[in-house]
Amino acid sequence: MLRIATRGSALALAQARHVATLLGGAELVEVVTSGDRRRDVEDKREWVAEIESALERGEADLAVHSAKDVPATLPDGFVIAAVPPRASPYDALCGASGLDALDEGARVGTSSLRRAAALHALRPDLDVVELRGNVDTRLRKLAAGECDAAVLALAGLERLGRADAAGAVLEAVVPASGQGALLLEAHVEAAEALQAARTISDPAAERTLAAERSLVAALGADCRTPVGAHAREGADGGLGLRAFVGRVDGSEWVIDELDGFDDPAALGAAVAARLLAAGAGEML
Ligand SMILES: NCc1[nH]cc(CCC(=O)O)c1CC(=O)O
Repeated sequence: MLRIATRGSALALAQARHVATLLGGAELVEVVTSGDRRRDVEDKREWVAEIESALERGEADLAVHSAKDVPATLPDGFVIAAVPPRASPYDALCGASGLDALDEGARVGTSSLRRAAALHALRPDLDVVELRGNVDTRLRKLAAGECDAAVLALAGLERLGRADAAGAVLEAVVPASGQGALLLEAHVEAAEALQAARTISDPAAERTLAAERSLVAALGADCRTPVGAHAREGADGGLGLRAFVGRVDGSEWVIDELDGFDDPAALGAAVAARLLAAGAGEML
């Protein structure tokens, strides 16, 4: 039986169980990462490094990550083994039926710079307040009145059976690269795991994720930079990518989009070049 390395949060376990089901059964190996131990995670490596060590030591065969939490380049020796069919990439607004429904100066909770930049760009009057912790903690703080509304990933709410908490889907906010997608990682020599993972990979999810990750890599962005990237496969099979870079205070932003590409990496690089030409470099 394949062994899946996963973080121990409720969301990570739900995702790992989902993948185990897709694979027809797998054993879960829980790994505590430095991201789980710290309050202020500055580097996405903190979510994945200990999990990669477990793969390297042969304690697990596959890792299941939220694609959003995985750095744009994997360390030598590790590969993307699969990207299962993707859930919604969008952010949800909890605690209100839409941004228009929020009072002037309402306190909206998030600790994401991308979400703060987008909220300020759309509604300069909003008071964006720190809201940390896992999904349940953030919903609890919202219910306790620490903020009037909060922005969370719709996919995370759905995976925890809390989609009822979403008052609106924020389609105007460009999602984070990888949001709503799962990324299965393996050691390049784990032939059996790689072969099993292939069977549950979705070509459209692989291609959209590759385009988004290539944009983030080209911009040199990470989780401390306000960058959004959302790729879609058109009906004709062509790939499109929409991306956002903005200042956290909402004073400046650029948003751009290209369609009709065949090669995901070329699409990510092309959109990144346009953003940089429009001044994104100074905002990063
Ligand atoms: N940063 C934490 C994180 N990583 C992945 C998700 C949600 C699931 C997903 O985006 O696939 C979340 C929670 C959130 O952003 O609200």
